[in-house]
Amino acid sequence: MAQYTRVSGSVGLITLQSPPVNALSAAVRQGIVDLMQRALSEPEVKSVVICGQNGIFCGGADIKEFGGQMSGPPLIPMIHAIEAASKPVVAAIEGIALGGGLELALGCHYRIAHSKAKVGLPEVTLGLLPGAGGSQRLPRLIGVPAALDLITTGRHVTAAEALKFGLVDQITDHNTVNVAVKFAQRVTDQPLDARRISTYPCLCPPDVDVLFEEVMQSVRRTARGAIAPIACVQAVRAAATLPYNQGMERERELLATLFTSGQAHALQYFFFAQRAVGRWSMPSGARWDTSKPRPVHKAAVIGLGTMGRGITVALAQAGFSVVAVETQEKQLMEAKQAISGMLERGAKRRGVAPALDKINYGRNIQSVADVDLVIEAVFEDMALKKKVFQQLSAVCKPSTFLCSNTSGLDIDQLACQTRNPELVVGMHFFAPAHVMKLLEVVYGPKSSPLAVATAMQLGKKIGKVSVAVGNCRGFVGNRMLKPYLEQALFLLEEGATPEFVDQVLEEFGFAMGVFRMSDLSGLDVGWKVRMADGLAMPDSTTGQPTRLRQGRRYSPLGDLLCEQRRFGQKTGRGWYQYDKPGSQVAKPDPWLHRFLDEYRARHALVAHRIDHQEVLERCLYSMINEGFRILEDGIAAGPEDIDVIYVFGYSWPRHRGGPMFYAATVGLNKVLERLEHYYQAHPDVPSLQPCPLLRKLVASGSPPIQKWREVIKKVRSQL
Ligand SMILES: CC/C=C\CC(=O)SCCNC(=O)CCNC(=O)[C@H](O)C(C)(C)COP(=O)(O)OP(=O)(O)OC[C@H]1O[C@@H](n2cnc3c(N)ncnc32)[C@H](O)[C@@H]1OP(=O)(O)O
Repeated sequence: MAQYTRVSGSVGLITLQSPPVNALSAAVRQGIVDLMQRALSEPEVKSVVICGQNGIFCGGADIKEFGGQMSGPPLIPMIHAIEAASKPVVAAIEGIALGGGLELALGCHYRIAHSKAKVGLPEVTLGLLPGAGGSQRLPRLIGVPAALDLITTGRHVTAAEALKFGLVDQITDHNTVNVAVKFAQRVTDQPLDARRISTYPCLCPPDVDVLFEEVMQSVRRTARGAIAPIACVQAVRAAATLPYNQGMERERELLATLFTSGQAHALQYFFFAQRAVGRWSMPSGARWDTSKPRPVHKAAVIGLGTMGRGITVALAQAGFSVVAVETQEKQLMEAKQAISGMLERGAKRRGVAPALDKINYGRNIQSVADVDLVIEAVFEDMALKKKVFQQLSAVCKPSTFLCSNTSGLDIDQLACQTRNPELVVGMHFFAPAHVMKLLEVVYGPKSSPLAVATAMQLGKKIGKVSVAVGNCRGFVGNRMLKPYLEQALFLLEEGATPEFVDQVLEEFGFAMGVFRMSDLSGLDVGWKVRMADGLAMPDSTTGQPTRLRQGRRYSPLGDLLCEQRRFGQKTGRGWYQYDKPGSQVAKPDPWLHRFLDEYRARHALVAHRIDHQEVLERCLYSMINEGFRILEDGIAAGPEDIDVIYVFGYSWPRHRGGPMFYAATVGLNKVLERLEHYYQAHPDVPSLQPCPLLRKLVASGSPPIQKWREVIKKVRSQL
């Protein structure tokens, strides 16, 4: 919908009205077409201003319409008609002009933006390209290199940056619509030919072929298999090398391919999944919209190792007062220096003052007495964490929320150490904690909706995508990682190499294969956990490493590497070799290949040829199977929660939507059939046994992922 008013006698004001972001739905497009005709036909009207209601210009095409039959006037002719208008049309940009919204503004003859507005062409993040003329007009307006940057990254730019690019004509701190109306009155008699961007030549640097070659190579490297960034480069190249009409034809062809692609569906699903996780619920029925958070003004972080430092930085940067506690003097000094460095570097990047004065350091836990919320980030050891929680419970105000940055320990056991277990939740950050977007907010059986709501809100305030999950070993992310890692080790035992397994996973789109990732995280971390669990030790009768634990297949390969002090990058040796400790360049290690050969010989294992399909199916389907168990157990409320966790926390390729969306794309019956096949071949690997929920979904005709929650509800109600 759109509204028409006449202002100052001679300006026709068209206001887009489609909350929450004035997306270009069929009704809005129809409104613009009708009201432009009206403005052009009224003789008193000399110029037109287009704006959006509630301080938002336009969030682009209505993404919800993409899945269905498109109706209403198409965008391209609508924008052409605006550009061809005989009266000046001015876009008054407040809030945002994104995607089709910016393309609409590019069709206008002038653009006035509020100083706080942001603009961009984020279509690439939805698996598309700016297909309403944006890929052809933007390079003509701001030049090829800047247009390539904006279109291939989809980044939002500030009004100030947009002005520098020449993307907007003026910025203002005042009422943008009023300024645009006055501007429109001033330009009433100006000729319009020079304002129609589609008529501009596309100014290219002299070495345009080299530029496109370099950009294409860099985009291919970072795209990890995504096709939209590549199509974006091709579309801009068309703008640089073809007349406008032919460029538009190329834009149309490229968009048609993207529009129906599985990647676009995955990315659009993921757009809504990110928003769905904010609407959290707990098995008790408590929900995001009925649970009010309590404001947090002052927070504390206990333990200033790698995680504690990152969490402190994230809190301080978001404006929280932080009490940062580290009991060891030497570590406190090191942490202070490291945190100050991180804050200074971050502030320099963002052009702001570093938030150094937000932090008070101390060695004494008593100094957290008056804070509203504590995040404990001491070493991952239950006995130590229990002690810290007992101390916190004695020291803090009774209303203080006590949170643990554990990556998988039982929240309930920690809650039991405190006076107010209902105020205890897990806040599982991912390293580096000031950079990684994901936060798992873990509720135990005693956690109150108030505590969950407060942790979720805190997560949002520090810029995290927060997902509420139930309490179990490893929560969602690390619980699903376990079968994935386990399969990777079994594949080595059966004949694969770390290089091959990693290559397959990286070709699938992971930023790093499982072995390179393990080398980066440090192999000793999991080893300590396995030792505490009584797994990483020789068989008590033979003294030999065992391949069977509690009746299940177990691979001691990782333990054997750790016994050799091969802890990964930090020791210069792990699944790969590195030039020196701390180096990041992984090289295949002949020692490891010999070690694997000897290991197989010792255990009478016959290496067989393992292909791409087997690596992918065994690693991914076992992980997905665990995802179904997590849904069945009610640890995650829906598949979106799992998918968001995997994309933001575990580098799952976003253009594949997340593991549960991927399973739906492959076909649930195929996933089930392959799991059955592998389980038959490996009956001592329970993680390959298909989960009953997966069977139920297949028996229900494999409904679309948006309908899984209904089946899950039924399955849970039968338990
Ligand atoms: C033919 C090709 C031509 C054009 C292609 C396009 O234009 S594609 C669309 C390009 N636009 C975008 O990618 C913008 C997407 N939206 C956003 O980035 C953010 O939503 C935005 C606008 C920056 C606002 O962020 P904020 O954090 O303030 O709110 P939130 O993200 O929670 O969104 C609020 C609700 O609005 C819904 N929504 C946002 N954008 C769109 C959209 N373009 N179409 C439909 N719906 C949109 C969003 O889903 C939220 O609703 P909810 O019910 O809460 O899920």
